[in-house]
Amino acid sequence: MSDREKDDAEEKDHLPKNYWQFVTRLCLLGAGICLIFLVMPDSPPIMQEKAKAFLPRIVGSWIVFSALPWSLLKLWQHRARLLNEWARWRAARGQAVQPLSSAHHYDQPRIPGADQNPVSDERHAFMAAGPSGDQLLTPPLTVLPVNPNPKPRAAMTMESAGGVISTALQLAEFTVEEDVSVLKVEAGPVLQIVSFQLPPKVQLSKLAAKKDDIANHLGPQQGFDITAAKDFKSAASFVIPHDQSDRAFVYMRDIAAQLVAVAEKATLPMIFGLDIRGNPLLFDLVKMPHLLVCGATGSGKSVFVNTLLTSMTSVRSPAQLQLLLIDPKQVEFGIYKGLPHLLAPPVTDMKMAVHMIEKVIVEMERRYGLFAETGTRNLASYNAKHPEQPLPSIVIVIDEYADLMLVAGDVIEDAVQRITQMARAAGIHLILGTQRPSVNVVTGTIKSNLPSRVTFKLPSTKDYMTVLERGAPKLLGFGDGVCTVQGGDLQRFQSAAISVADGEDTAFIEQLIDHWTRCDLGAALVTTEWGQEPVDESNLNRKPVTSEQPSRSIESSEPSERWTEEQQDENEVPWEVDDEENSAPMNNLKKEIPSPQGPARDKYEQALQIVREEGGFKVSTIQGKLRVGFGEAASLAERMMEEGIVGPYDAESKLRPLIETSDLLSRVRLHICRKRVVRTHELREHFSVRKERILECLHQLVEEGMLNSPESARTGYTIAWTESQMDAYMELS
Ligand SMILES: Nc1ncnc2c1ncn2[C@@H]1O[C@H](COP(=O)(O)OP(=O)(O)OP(=O)(O)O)[C@@H](O)[C@H]1O
Repeated sequence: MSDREKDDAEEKDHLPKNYWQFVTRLCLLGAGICLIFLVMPDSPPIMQEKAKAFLPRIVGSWIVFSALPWSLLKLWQHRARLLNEWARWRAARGQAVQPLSSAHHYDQPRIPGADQNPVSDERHAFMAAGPSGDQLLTPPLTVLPVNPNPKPRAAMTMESAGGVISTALQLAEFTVEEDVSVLKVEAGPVLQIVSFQLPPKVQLSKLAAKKDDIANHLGPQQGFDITAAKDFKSAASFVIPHDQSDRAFVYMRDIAAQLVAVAEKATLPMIFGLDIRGNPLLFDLVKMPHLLVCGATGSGKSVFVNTLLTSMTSVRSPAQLQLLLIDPKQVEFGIYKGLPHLLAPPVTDMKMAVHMIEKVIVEMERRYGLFAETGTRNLASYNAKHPEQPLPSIVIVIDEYADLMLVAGDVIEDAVQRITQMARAAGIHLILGTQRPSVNVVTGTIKSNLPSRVTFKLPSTKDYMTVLERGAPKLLGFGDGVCTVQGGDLQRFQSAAISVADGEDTAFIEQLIDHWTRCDLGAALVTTEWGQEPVDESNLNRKPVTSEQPSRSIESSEPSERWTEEQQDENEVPWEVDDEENSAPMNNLKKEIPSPQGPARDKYEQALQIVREEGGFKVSTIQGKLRVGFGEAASLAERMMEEGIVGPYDAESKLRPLIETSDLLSRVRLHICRKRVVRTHELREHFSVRKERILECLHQLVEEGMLNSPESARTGYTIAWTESQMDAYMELS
């Protein structure tokens, strides 16, 4: 710095920097002059008089114009900190700060013996009902596995938390002059939350922008988050995962007592898990009223969906709740086979799934008809008016929704749109699961119709954006999830599991099935207004039967006999009832549903004509041109698929393309060249056409010399072409 610059800087130092300094300096000057006149022995008496009179006025002016407003201003600037200190002091003395009310999840019911005051202990706010709530449990919840590890092993001390935050702020390049004031450290099962006063000039948005840098510094890159602090003003919270070995499990049993309490007021109560502070998180599906569940493989999605299903079916009888489980992976829902709540055995065939969804739509329309006839507005008012024949809620759960989109994207998107827009009043709800939340799967239609969403760990930030339409923390996996209800605030939670020990979840589900198939329904846990009536046992006699098989009542058969895999073939007529007289309106569904062969011949011919003109089948086009309802259009599509006239849904062209015979033949030829094997059933599934059409093509290929006819009924077709012939064909194609 040059001498000149130094002089300038010194000169600037002498000038008042603000209003307060200016007033103070002016007053000091005045007071100094007065004092000089007062203390100087030879000063004129008149000046001494004036100085005596002016000195108190100068001091008074300084107080009024500078000291007082400055103090008030400082108090105002630090009000949040002072209030927070006050809240801390009160919390430390055991007077709980009122938690912010949540519009969506249920208040914690009081559990005898459980800690009801989540902020009374600053270091450890984790709450688990544990065995202390067990006396409130009702069967089958009493047989839920007990959590071996219900509490996290460690949480930071206030001192270490202070150190972490100071370092993080330095790292984020904030200049902090004072010590950071840590307001609270809370521990949930998997995460700990350190709330601290934001130092002056540190803004939450700027701090949050440095989240990734801070996370890298703290070590656990996954799962770290920065949020506004709950209950405190001008404060932020760091959400820091516990070390892996310190994390607790969350079991359904820990929250089962709350489920029982919530079931008093909710129609379809579901346990989600514990929020990040360890408070139970439960929702009513009816309020959501549909749910999208996303999560990469291994993220905890299946465990969560099982928790939802077992929560609802533990407190709702089969007469109150009916489930349609669609399981393209064929591994997730098999364990529920035999549960009396099921409308049909878990559906693994996608064509069957489409058919079943269409049936639910028909049921929805039937319900709307019933409401109109009876002057009721929705399921609750209908059931209140007709307690003798209540209608159950229906929940459709699709485990891998993307697989269904591949087979029947148009039908499914249309169906989802219709169900989500109309089904709330009819008591029909959707839970859609997917591992692949790409924009092709979580389409605009899905997003606008399913504002309630849950996501577990996803591969990329882009995926979180697709699902939640906003930024989210990078989740840890193992049931670490985020949810939004009706598009509201994001809420992070740890999903509850039935058990993480091998086989315990299956054992519980078996006991759940056993409970409902054997229980005296009069004594079942029935809590909704329509459920208070003893349940008509004939509802339980509903089961799928094949056209060849005589009806059997559920009591007279072993669970394994009741619903077998073979019953899930094309002849199966689900929801058939034993006794029409005893059946509830729901059980008449079959009569209302048009048979797959149902549409009139001329409609079918007209539809064929349109399909040929358009080059494929599009549900909305058929609906518009033929003036038919959704159900009928879907039946036409299904029939055309079965007859091999149109292929599976093509997401790009948004229709089911027309398959000409020659086209099918060349596609079968190419498929055989690729696979180097001929399997009739695989070809049938791959092309989604009737067996006869595949056999026709194979016969044609025998004539062409590509295949050899089967030598006997037990052996299949074999390939006559050489490897090089097949390679050449593939190259040409
Ligand atoms: N809530 C939870 N608490 C503790 N561990 C969990 C939880 N949820 C899941 N896990 C663990 O993560 C593993 C994978 O979970 P899950 O099978 O639900 O994954 P997924 O997302 O459904 O994967 P996939 O789609 O491949 O089946 C489980 O075996 C379990 O060990």
